[in-house]
Amino acid sequence: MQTPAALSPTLPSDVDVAIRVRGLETGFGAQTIHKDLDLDVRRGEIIGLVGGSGTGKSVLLRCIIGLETPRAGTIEVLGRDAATLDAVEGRALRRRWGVLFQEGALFSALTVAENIEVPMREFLDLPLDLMDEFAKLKVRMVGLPEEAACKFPSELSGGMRKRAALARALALDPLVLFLDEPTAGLDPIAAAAFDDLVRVLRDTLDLTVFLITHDLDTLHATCDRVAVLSDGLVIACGTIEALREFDHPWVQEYFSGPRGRAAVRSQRKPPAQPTPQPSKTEFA
Ligand SMILES: Nc1ncnc2c1ncn2[C@@H]1O[C@H](COP(=O)(O)OP(=O)(O)OP(=O)(O)O)[C@@H](O)[C@H]1O
Repeated sequence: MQTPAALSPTLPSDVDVAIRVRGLETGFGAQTIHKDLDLDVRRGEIIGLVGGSGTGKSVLLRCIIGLETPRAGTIEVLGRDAATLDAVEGRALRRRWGVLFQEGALFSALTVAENIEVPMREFLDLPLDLMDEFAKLKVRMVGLPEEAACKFPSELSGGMRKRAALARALALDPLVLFLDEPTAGLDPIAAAAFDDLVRVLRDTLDLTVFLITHDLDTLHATCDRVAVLSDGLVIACGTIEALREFDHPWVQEYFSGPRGRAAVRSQRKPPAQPTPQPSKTEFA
């Protein structure tokens, strides 16, 4: 099927990209997951990655952040290909992104502040009291009360845990934020509040956000463009409006089926409590 130019997964060479994937091939044993996959993510955009279950969304994310080794192809993040970097350069690059994994994955034996300090301990050499101060700033930044810093994950609601995990992903002031199913398991109000927070953070901190989700409301509420993964590659990437015009069975079913139409109709309302607007200087 021919992809229209407006839905090409690659962008013109003069566009400032944060992530560039070319000719990616991945697999496990006899199973091929991606084959000749290309994708560009513009600096400063929120891009959503969708696709049927098992199409390889998480594997793609894991390749981009270096947790899986591709069989072929190149991946550049912020203009650097981690595969060509030495250990010191690779570490410097890894510092520039934050990741919120599917399950949130906070350490249950650590408080929220201690969780946020884990990447600080790994990458920065800071005195403890300064790390505590930074951790509190991150807690406030994601709209949690400062008291949440000394709580354990089990003492928080699901929505608060997601925010705490987001605070940890932001610990090192990343340029790129990877979110894997960030609203999974949240009620619609908490999910809408989280969507709102992601947009506010992107706008405030000039982040590039790479977001995997099955949540159509999240796609509508947050994403500038959406990339569709099918048959091992990105078959289309563009605005939801443009994708709705794309004559592909899965894309049509996804965006123009009953749930897709409902998401358009019900565009989630912002939360009753406004999300705190973090200032850039607060996190400088
Ligand atoms: N470490 C691994 N070893 C072997 N197979 C794997 C591994 N990780 C993922 N896979 C396989 O790769 C395929 C893609 O998995 P992935 O988790 O990326 O799918 P997904 O699109 O994120 O799915 P979902 O939407 O259900 O989360 C699946 O068939 C999965 O079983």
